[in-house]
Amino acid sequence: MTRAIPRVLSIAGTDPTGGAGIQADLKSIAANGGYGMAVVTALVAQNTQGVRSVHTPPAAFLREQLEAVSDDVAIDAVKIGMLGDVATIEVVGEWLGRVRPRVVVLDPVMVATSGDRLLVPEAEQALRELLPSAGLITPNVPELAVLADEEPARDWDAVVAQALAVSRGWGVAVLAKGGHLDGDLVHDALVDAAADVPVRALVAPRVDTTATHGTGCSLSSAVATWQASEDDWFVSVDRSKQWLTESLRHGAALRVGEGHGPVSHFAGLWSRGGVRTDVTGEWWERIAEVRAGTDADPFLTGLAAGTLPRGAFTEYLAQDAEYLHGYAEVLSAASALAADAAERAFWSKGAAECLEEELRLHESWTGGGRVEVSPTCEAYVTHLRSSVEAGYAEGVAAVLPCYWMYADIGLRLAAAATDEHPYRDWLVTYGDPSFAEAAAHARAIVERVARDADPATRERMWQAFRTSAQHERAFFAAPLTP
Ligand SMILES: Nc1ncnc2c1ncn2[C@@H]1O[C@H](COP(=O)(O)OP(=O)(O)O)[C@@H](O)[C@H]1O
Ligand SMILES: Cc1ncc(COP(=O)(O)OP(=O)(O)O)c(N)n1
Repeated sequence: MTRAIPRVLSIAGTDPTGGAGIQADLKSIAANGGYGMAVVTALVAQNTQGVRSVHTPPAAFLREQLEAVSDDVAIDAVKIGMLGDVATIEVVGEWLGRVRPRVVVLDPVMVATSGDRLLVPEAEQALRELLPSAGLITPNVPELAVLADEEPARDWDAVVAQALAVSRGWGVAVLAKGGHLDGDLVHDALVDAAADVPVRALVAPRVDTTATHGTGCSLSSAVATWQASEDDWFVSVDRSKQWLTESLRHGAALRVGEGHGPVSHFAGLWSRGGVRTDVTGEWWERIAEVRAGTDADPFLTGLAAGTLPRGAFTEYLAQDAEYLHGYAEVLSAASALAADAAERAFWSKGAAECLEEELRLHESWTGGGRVEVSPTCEAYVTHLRSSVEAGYAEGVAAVLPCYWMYADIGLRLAAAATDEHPYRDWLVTYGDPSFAEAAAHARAIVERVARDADPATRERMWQAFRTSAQHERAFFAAPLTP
């Protein structure tokens, strides 16, 4: 039986950088299996570094938005975030009283990570009075202190004590969150003074990251989504926490903003292949340092300038010819392993081209004689062989940097190929569009394989790719390395 997709409404403010507020809520709802809807309470000009200004739409327009949704859609759960001022709180409170959604999670947003206020101080009491309209509230340490009308707690026991007081005082379950405290573990607890077990702890490893913008928004939306189907706050919080911890781990990789970046809401889905992503593009970014180092290598800068000593160039070509023997062998092995006929043909054609066309060019420079294989060349070919012996996925990932880095470097070198350039023939060959096409084709195959692979295989593919990129760099550097 197909699980019904819960229809979850976020009532919150905006974050144009997508890490917090409604934008984060919609991602979180989707990542946790819900259909997200959104009513905007405030337009917030903010980014990962802070809040610049807040524009609050008229209360009547907020009411219209709420009614537009509830007049048409059966709402399975509601998450409430930034409410901003008293008028906003009153409209939402009145709507909740009328519509009575089955699941209501209220994140009592008051202050952003940056320290900027998102709730005017005179609205704090109105927000307290809204608490009983929710099934669960999710304050962080400073927000819990405001609700409890006390100073912010300094340790976890004090947090739980405040949560119990708020739960008892306002008749609502509280998810007390310990993100703002220190320690290798983060403590959260589901606190319900009216329950048989009033305090149920959840402990998770603290992720060492600054990408924590919008964690509260994301968590509360996830909990609302799970609660619509699970009908058990502890289970819903537990599932949401698993998801959030994984998303926190991958937030920094998004490289969004200079301040506190967002969590990566779909990281788990992407890594499990549930959603298409540019795997090889990400690998290419991750070897940026290796590529920059290769570009700056004296061998390549000298080659482009035409100042590279001829001895160094012929030494490079002699080793390249040896390398191409091994490379062709590995391409043939990849061809033999390919399940797809088109992929088989591609690798096989690549092997033949290596042996025929490129060796012919090298022969014109080196006289075609075989030389002793250098340790650098030997190490690279050994890596390629062991990669393809490990399997098709690892093998094709390992051969990709040769295609891709050469095509990339070749475009820049070709631009330097003036009529008088001493290495013109060589530069023109690697700037040939057919070489770029072959590189793009190889990349497309590896992308397909990576997307279909399980996470462990994909990780091994990345390792094979990265190691080959490092060998590429060493290969260029070798002729001028004493
Ligand atoms: N560095 C971290 N590692 C793991 N979990 C974290 C981290 N920071 C926050 N969390 C979790 O994110 C959720 C929200 O955290 P918190 O910072 O307390 O609230 P808010 O984001 O509302 O300020 C909580 O479940 C908390 O445990
Ligand atoms: C529009 C909007 N709503 C809420 C917040 C605060 O988000 P939160 O999840 O508490 O995360 P932090 O940014 O405080 O970690 C916001 N910034 N904007």
